[in-house]
Amino acid sequence: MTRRIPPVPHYLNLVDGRWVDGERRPNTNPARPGEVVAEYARAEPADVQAAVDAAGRAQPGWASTPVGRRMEILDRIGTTILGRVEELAVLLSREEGKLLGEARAEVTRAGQTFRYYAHQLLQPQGELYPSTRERVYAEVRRRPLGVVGVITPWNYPWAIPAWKVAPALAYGNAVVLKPAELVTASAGELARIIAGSGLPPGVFNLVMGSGRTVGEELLTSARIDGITFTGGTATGRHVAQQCIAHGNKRFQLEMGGKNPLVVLDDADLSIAVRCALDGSFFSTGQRCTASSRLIVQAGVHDRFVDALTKATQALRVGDPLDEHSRLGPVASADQLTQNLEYVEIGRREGATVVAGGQHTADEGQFMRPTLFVDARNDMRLAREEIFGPVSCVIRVDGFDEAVGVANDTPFGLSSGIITTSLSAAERFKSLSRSGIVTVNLSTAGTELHLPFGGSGASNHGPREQGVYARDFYTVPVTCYTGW
Ligand SMILES: NC(=O)C1=CN([C@@H]2O[C@H](COP(=O)(O)OP(=O)(O)OC[C@H]3O[C@@H](n4cnc5c(N)ncnc54)[C@H](OP(=O)(O)O)[C@@H]3O)[C@@H](O)[C@H]2O)C=CC1
Ligand SMILES: O=C(O)CCC(=O)C(=O)O
Repeated sequence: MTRRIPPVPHYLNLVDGRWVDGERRPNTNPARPGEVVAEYARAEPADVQAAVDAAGRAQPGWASTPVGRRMEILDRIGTTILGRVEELAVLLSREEGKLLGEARAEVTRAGQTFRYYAHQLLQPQGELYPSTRERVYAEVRRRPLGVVGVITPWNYPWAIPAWKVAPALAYGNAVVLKPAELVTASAGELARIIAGSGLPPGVFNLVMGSGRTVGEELLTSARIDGITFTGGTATGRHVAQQCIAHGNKRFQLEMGGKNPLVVLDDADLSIAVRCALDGSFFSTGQRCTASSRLIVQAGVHDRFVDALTKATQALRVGDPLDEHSRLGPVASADQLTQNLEYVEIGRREGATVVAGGQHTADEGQFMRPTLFVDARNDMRLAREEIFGPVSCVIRVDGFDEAVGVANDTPFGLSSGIITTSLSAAERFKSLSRSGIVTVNLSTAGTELHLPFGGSGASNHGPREQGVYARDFYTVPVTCYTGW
């Protein structure tokens, strides 16, 4: 198949409404590492400070812009994204390696997220309370947090920036976005769309570059009021420390997961296999909601392992732009190395590989979906987030043991159960300690109007998405009025 390679676009930083150049760096295609997808300009620390200053100057005017105008702008951003889904999805797929179908769904979700928050602006924004005193009433209003630093990872280059930037703007904040360097073309396109939406200069700024330089500059800036972060747990902890040390900023952290999918003896086997396959391997396992621990009751264990092994081996790994592929490449060479190291760790710990376990012979960062059996929950394989297409089966005797194992993790983002028992499903929803619980569905695949977040090492701060997002991006103000 011959494929036309589009010309290489250049993406610049957006500071106070101006496009700012810098050291040019290439981003390559993980499916064809020799192919440059785009170039982007790295911001200097002075550019980051200029972006933060511009955001600080622009924010009060944006917060007092009539709601109708704010709605119009957010709606325009969403509509523009939705009108360009195919083109933006191809770019995302070439840049990050996401399957084209998954990329279309993600870009669509980003567009819908902007439109959702446009319409949230017509919802009630405060509460009225009676006072215990005579001729007094009380109300709780919300004012914007102020200037928000947004630090995002590479695995959802459209959805995650959208679900942070859209509510931040909707509720009257100004934003400085620092995307992961691996996905700066997607961020650059988002910035171009926002810049063309009629948003006043300085309200949205884009600064690209590494976490250690550009990200750190945001964390240490005293003029930022809050940081919203998604990424690894170690980085998240560092973000928290820096936010406290530099101005006691508000922070919101969405971090890793080691999500359990419980399969009970009474499960419908075809549903169990479909959910395990989706949760463990789709998006190349690069989801914080991925199911990386499959906790399976003894009576169904062998049949489940047999069926899942066959289904895993049948998954076609290949070019993410090929509609027949079921798994694209791993997003970065470092991530591929980490995945393969964990496969060796799992083997050394005594678990058995029944599918995959190695990268493919193809050019590019491709890895076969890897399934371990005979795993124990105290193995590193079962305790540490791998963030690749690697999953393991842990055998248990009954419901109580399954719940105990599911909850025995430092993380707590998502969990699922496959069962035909209503009673087991209801008990699992009450007993699971994660922030998202699914029944007869994959642990991944959340919806934009519902709260997203977890507990333990997975999360810190208020939930993201839906109306819950307002809790991070606004500050409650209690007003007492005498008359
Ligand atoms: N929960 C999730 O959704 C995600 C979890 N992960 C987990 O994290 C692991 C590592 O992936 P990685 O991409 O390195 O994730 P990181 O946590 O390192 O990166 C997330 C974001 O934080 C930035 N960053 C990194 N260091 C700093 C810093 N000192 N100050 C401010 N910002 C910083 C990164 O910038 P840049 O990358 O440009 O340097 C990126 O924009 C994965 O293997 C996976 O386990 C990763 C991505 C998403
Ligand atoms: O499962 C989802 O819908 C979102 C997953 C996600 O946000 C993540 O992996 O970072």
